[in-house]
Amino acid sequence: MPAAPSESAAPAHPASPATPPPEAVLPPRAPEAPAPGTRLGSHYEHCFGCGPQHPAGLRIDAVAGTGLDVTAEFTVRPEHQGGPGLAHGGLLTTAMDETLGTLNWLLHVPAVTGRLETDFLSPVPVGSTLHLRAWITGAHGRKIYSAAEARIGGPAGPVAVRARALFIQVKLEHFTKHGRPEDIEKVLDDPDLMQRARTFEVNP
Ligand SMILES: CCCCCCCCCCCCCCCC(=O)SCCNC(=O)CCNC(=O)[C@H](O)C(C)(C)COP(=O)(O)OP(=O)(O)OC[C@H]1O[C@@H](n2cnc3c(N)ncnc32)[C@H](O)[C@@H]1OP(=O)(O)O
Repeated sequence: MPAAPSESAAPAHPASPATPPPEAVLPPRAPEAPAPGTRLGSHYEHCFGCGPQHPAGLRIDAVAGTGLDVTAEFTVRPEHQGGPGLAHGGLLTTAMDETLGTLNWLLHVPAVTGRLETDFLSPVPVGSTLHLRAWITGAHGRKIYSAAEARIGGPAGPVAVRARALFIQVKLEHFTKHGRPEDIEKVLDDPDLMQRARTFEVNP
């Protein structure tokens, strides 16, 4: 039986699963992608990240960029505190996740977060407006690699939070199969929401 590899044989800094491997390529912007400058709105009104109906939600409303990128703004409110007067780190990760998730619109496929890595570079006080940007870094098969940053004080301000993500392309059945039935039924009964969901139905 071959010997198990020793600890020292492992690379010192193994590549992150959220970093595109050499075989990944930049996918094309889908022909159906919203035009640059378009507000992408909410994919679901009760979503914590983007839903206008969520009382404590982040209400992120990203704007499509000219390439495989989006921008958004998010102002930290008192209900988002972790330490006194400071944004909760998990909450900031959610803001990154939501912004990264809107990249789905540019590829015109539904995809969910498989892995999300966040670096917190500086504390974010309540009342701060974060200027978020997310972009696709590659794709391979169903795997979509992306990155994001949140700058404080303006779009050219210092980076407060950085993230890298691996999203996995799924079928719409991912949501209908796994979601709580009463919530799914409400979505299926709502023509506006269904129209929004159908925009994704081309792939995979
Ligand atoms: C009618 C209703 C309308 C609804 C309209 C909705 C519209 C659109 C809403 C969008 C909403 C966005 C909101 C914000 C983004 C979230 O927050 S999404 C919520 C958080 N994420 C989740 O809940 C995902 C939970 N995980 C899963 O469901 C499953 O693990 C996944 C991710 C679908 C993958 O499962 P799978 O399809 O069985 O695929 P699997 O073969 O395991 O993995 C595929 C590949 O990815 C790799 N992979 C998977 N996970 C990982 C990982 N964690 N690390 C490394 N590699 C991984 C695998 O190794 C595999 O690689 P290859 O073998 O192809 O090289």
